[in-house]
Amino acid sequence: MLLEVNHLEKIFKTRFSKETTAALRDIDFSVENGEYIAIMGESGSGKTTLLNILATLEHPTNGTVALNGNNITNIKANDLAKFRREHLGFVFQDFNLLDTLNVRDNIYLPLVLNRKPVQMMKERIGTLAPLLNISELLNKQPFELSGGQKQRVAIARALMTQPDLILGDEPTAALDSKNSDRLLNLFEQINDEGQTILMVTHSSVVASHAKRVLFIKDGMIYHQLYRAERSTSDFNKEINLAMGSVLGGN
Ligand SMILES: Nc1ncnc2c1ncn2[C@@H]1O[C@H](COP(=O)(O)OP(=O)(O)OP(=O)(O)O)[C@@H](O)[C@H]1O
Repeated sequence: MLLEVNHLEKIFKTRFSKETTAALRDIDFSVENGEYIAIMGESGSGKTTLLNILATLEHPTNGTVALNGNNITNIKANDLAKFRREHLGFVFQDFNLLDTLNVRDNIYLPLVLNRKPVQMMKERIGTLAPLLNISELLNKQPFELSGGQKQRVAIARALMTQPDLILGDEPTAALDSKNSDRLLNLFEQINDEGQTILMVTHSSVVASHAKRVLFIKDGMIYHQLYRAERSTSDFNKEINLAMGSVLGGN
């Protein structure tokens, strides 16, 4: 099993008041290698909190997250950046490209930080740039790119290290519908090539591209659906039905 999440709980406390918020109550699920999972839920349901814990950006109050059998919730602070660089890829809505580096160097960055040989970087970018249709952009600066181009560069960077898991936080939120479709097709393509992906979204259209959807409400997983052989539009309808019955408040 690639990822095992057990009894995850996250209680936020404000320092100066006794008020607490249970963002996650008891989350259990596991992810096999090669899966493509969307986590759906309404605003405030705990999606970002869950993703941040999986990304080791936040500590759970209770529970464990194991990646390849190793508990990642107790990695020492000094080792976290290295762990993330070696095992995780991030595709978040703000692209986090460094404006002082050109596109090529932005993409090389994780491998440079991991002290990988230049030859390896060249080979990897040689595979990824055509796949992501960014070969013509490598010498440009990030500010010269459109939103969709920036997002594709960010994906190339996330894929450079061949991470165990790609984590996405509303990866299409900043894109128009054409670029959003392209990104979703690309995710399906890299998943077909074996890349495991987990993303959070509030959009049923986005979720309908995944192979499995987990529904979260009030910090708990309520329901899940497998896409199986369904088209994205049929799966979208089913997700909406499930949201109506499972997530609907009436
Ligand atoms: N740092 C924090 N301190 C206190 N409460 C927090 C903190 N972060 C999140 N929360 C609370 O935890 C709950 C879950 O928030 P979270 O951001 O995980 O939801 P979400 O499903 O990602 O929402 P959205 O779709 O609006 O981004 C909310 O009630 C939120 O107010």
